[in-house]
Order: sequence, then structure tokens, then C-alpha cells
Amino acid sequence: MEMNPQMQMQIRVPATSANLGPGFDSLGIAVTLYLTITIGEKTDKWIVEHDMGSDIPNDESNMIVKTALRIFPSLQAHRFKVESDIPLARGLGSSSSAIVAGIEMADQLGKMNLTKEEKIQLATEIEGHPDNVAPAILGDFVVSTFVQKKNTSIKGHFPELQLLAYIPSNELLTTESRNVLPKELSFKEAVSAGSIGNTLVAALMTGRTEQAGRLMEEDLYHERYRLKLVPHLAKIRKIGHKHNSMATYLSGAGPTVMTILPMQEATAFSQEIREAGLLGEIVALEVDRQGTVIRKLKS
Ligand SMILES: Nc1ncnc2c1ncn2[C@@H]1O[C@H](COP(=O)(O)OP(=O)(O)O)[C@@H](O)[C@H]1O
Ligand SMILES: N[C@@H](CCOP(=O)(O)O)C(=O)O
Repeated sequence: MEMNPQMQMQIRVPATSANLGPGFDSLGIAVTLYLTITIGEKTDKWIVEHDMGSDIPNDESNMIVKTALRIFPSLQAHRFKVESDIPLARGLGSSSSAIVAGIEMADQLGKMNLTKEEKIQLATEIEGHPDNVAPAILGDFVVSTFVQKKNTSIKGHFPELQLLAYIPSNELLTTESRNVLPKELSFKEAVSAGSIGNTLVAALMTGRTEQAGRLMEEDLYHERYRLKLVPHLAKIRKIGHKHNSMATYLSGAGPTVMTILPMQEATAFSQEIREAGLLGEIVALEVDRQGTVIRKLKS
């Protein structure tokens, strides 16, 4: 892509793994897969270059542009290139990465000087829940609420642990996976579910990884309702236990399943997953500590 050197700017947004078991719509970590946009010259109409397939638009109907225009309606059109290794509709926050990239593009090109808090609030209003967009912006581990359309997000430190993502070849749209959830929980269930999530946060914040791992597998909000869409979750969790896993949980709305386990177990664990007939991709990831990064290549 021909770029005006004075205009070249890159925005890099990490993938995210939300919920961590009992932190439904509240907890998330940023992980080391990235969407990067490289902004080129001004144009008459928006031009989005990518090799993400024909379902992803190349014009102003692209999610990144739509988000940018929602934030800054009179934003000057540009050409930009999108490169991403975040798989679409797999539970690794691809839509959040696109929304965050759109907000950052509007902020940079429109010289809006939005604070991180304002960006998270805007991104959450668009995405509907904060657990992906907040760590995508802030990096690391983020605890959030979004109640009566008001966001609060607090960044913490996730312990130095290795993650193995099992990424099935099939897509599962977040909307589809939310449709199987109950409309209501009883008061008793809600109290139990909330207390498990709260204690998980305390365990993570104080480095009690063994307790944290156990609590990550005790979600009462969503995983049991989603099991029919992600039958591999129970199999992988069981295999993980044989290999000293700290925890296995459904990443976001799935179908990706995340296992936290010692890296020396990764080969044997992966082999057993294959022997169980599970043929998805297995990817080693770490926690991204930086969140969204802006690079100005030439000023
Ligand atoms: N980089 C992108 N550019 C445009 N649209 C995107 C991009 N990434 C994701 N999307 C849109 O978001 C959808 C997936 O969103 P969602 O169902 O929430 O899954 P995920 O768990 O990956 O966020 C894709 O099918 C696509 O329509
Ligand atoms: N809390 C949400 C998280 C969705 O994450 P995604 O990566 O699947 O978009 C949910 O569980 O629905």
C-alpha cells in the first residue's frame, strides 16, 4: 500500500479472553494475538484493505470505520490496512478489537484526546459488555462493571502463567452463544455465582493460583448453559486435570477453550487432545500487559 510518510500511523489492539469462568461480562485478560491497522492517505471514500475474507467489508460499512464514524461523524475518509491474527467469532474478542481500533482511529485522526476511561465507556456501549474491550484497551487483567450504562474498569496484574488456547475450526457468534443463556437466575444462584467471581478476583490479586484455578472452574453463570454448543469444553478440562492444569474455562462466548497449565505439560496435553479426536488449533499464548498501542512511524 502506498502511504504518505507524514500520515503513517499504526494502531495495535490485542485479542482478549473474557469471563475466566465465573467473571461473566466482568473479567477479561488481554492475550498475545493482535489486530493491527496501518493508516494511509486521505481518500474520498473509506478504503479498507485486508485479507480476512469476503464477509468483511472493504468500505465504510466495515466495523472499524462504522465505529470511528459513530465516535466522530465528520471524520475525513482514509485508506487503511488491517492485519489480524485474531480468529473471527471464536471467543477471542475479534469484534472488540475492531471496535477499539475504530475508537482509537477516530481519537487519533480527529484529535479528540479521549481518556482511556472514555474509550472504554464508548467501546462498552457499542459492544454491550466491558470484559473484552477493557483489557483490549488497558492490557493485562481487568475487572469491570457496566450497570445502567455506566462503566467502571480496574486493571490488575494477572499472574505470570502460560495459556494454551484450543481454537475449533467452526465459528460461534457471540449473539448465538448468548441466546442459550437464561433470562433470569434465582436470588440464591446469583449470590453463589457472584461470590465465586469475587473470591476468584481476590485469589488472583493475592497470587493464590491454586484457589484461583479451582474457582475458575466453578462458574454458575454461563458455561453449563453453553455446554451443548461447546461439548469439547468438558473433555479438555478433564484432560487438563491429568496434566496439572491450573484451570480450563470457556474463553468468552466460545468456542475457544483456554487452559492454564505448566508449559512442560503442553506437548503431552496437546497430544491427548488429538487422541480425543479434537482437531482444532492449539496455540500457546501469554498475557499482553500493554493493551492498545499507537505507533507513529513518521511524524
Ligand atoms: N477486524 C474486523 N473487521 C471487521 N469486522 C470484524 C472484525 N473482527 C470481527 N469482526 C466482526 O465481528 C464478528 C465476530 O464477533 P463476535 O461474534 O462477537 O465474536 P468474537 O468472539 O470474535 O468477538 C465477525 O463475524 C465480524 O462480523
Ligand atoms: N461475556 C461475554 C464475552 C464474549 O466474548 P467473545 O470473545 O466471545 O466476544 C459472553 O460470554 O458472552
